[in-house]
Amino acid sequence: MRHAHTAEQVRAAEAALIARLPEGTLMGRAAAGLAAVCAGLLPRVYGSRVLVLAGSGDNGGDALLAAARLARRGARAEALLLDPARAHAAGLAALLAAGGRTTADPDAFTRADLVLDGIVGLGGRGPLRPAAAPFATLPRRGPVVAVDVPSGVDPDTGEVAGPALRADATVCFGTHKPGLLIDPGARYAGTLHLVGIGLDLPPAPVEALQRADAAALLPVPGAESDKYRRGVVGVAAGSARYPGAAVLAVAGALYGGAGAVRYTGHAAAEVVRRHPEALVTEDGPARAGRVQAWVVGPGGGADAERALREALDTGVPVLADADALTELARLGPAATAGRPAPVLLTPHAGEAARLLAGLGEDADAEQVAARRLWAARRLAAGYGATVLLKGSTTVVADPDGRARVNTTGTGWLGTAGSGDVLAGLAGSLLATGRTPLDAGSAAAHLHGLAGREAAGRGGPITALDVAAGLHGAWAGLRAPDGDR
Ligand SMILES: NC(=O)C1=CN([C@@H]2O[C@H](COP(=O)(O)OP(=O)(O)OC[C@H]3O[C@@H](n4cnc5c(N)ncnc54)[C@H](O)[C@@H]3O)[C@@H](O)[C@H]2O)[C@@H](O)CC1
Ligand SMILES: Nc1ncnc2c1ncn2[C@@H]1O[C@H](COP(=O)(O)OP(=O)(O)O)[C@@H](O)[C@H]1O
Ligand SMILES: [K+]
Repeated sequence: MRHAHTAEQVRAAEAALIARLPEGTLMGRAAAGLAAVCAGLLPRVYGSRVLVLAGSGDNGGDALLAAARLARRGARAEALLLDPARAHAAGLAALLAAGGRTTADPDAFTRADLVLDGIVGLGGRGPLRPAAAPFATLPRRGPVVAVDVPSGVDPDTGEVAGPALRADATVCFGTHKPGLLIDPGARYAGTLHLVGIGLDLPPAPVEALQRADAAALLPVPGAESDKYRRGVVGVAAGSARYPGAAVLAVAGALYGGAGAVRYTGHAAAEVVRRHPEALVTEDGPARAGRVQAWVVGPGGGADAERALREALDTGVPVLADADALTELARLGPAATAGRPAPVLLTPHAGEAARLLAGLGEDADAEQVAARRLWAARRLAAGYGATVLLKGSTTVVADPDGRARVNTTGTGWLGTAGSGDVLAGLAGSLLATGRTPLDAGSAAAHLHGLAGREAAGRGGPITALDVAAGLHGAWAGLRAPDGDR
């Protein structure tokens, strides 16, 4: 599992450690790890031009100390101090003692073989200040390495309020920060390198499943399993107008681990033609027979209102997507908050904006995409439901604020109907008894792998390609390390 902690949590852990260690120990550890990553990015350290953009805080101190280490190995290290009067004294002294220099020439940025972004780290708030902002757009020759966080990215949320420095690599200390994992911030971070500095941290509020974590969440049938014991997932989707969404949601559900898929809706003929293994009825969730979880909404059109109402009246977990979310936004949070069985909502940014309006929050789809963690958490708390917010970084948030971010996927997944496949898949995992957080995050992980697999080295994919890739994605996750 990749763990991400807030600046406040890191600072508290740091304070506890600093009290026990000789002065400068932690920064020394951070700088040593940082210098090692930089050395690995340079063809050779000796003679390379290294530029430090140094802000006035400890982030600048880390960068200066790392540059001093590189200077001792023969690098031509220069520091551009953004606020010379408040530069980190010990860091600057170390750099000068190692033969480094200061410069005020902004062209040094373009000449450098490697730039260390030590403008601002955990202390950063808001867009880069005027002295630092121009570096966001200047041409560069070598890689930019962000110290702890790319400057201009909010460490706790990944929000980017204005100019920010795009890094090729980020070296973060002690733990990941949510802003490194969540777009738009994640797009500024490049490759992530974690340097341990010995912090004793509390449970992480934000996590990202790695391969083994996702694999551990997938159900495995036991010797005694049969189709009912494995779980039956109900899918109330599609309509005379949108039969395709039903076919796609059932396709996802068939590969989510449930033992059977029960379909109800007005696309039964299309569903059976494509998926003869589905059990179909037109009766609606209230009379469709026993299931362990309901998926309602994809392509549901006008039928979604009744399907949502009936599904919420059952005692089993409900996943609401697409038209069921539009309906829920109209009904408001009273429809889900306090329901004894769990609810999983799977909005894209536009649907999230509608749901937020139901909570009195005014944010359009673009603002949701810019504030993904906030939007997912606000919806989860407001609707008393787990929320899987789709998009370039899918975020799954529980009502208690705990969140998981997805690291698989490809932009090619932004294709009509791929969300329907995801809804079926996640609902199927719910029916096998996973919690909504586990079902949602495992589904997003598998869906992203299947999308990547389908896209191969790059090229358009269809939602059915994604569904077709799910078996391989699942089997690949289950395979012992090295099989893929
Ligand atoms: N807290 C920890 O556990 C550790 C922290 N370390 C380093 O210390 C950093 C945090 O240091 P500080 O608390 O001194 O804070 P920072 O160095 O992140 O920033 C503080 C300074 O940046 C200025 N600033 C804030 N927002 C800005 C913006 N948008 N544009 C330009 N300037 C801005 C502030 O006025 C302040 O002077 C971490 O990111 C990390 O690099 C490491 O040395 C080791 C451990
Ligand atoms: N830029 C992107 N990068 C990765 N995944 C994306 C991106 N854009 C969309 N997706 C994924 O594609 C799927 C699209 O779902 P959705 O918006 O509901 O489409 P539809 O309603 O047509 O099925 C979601 O799983 C979403 O996370
Ligand atoms: K930085």
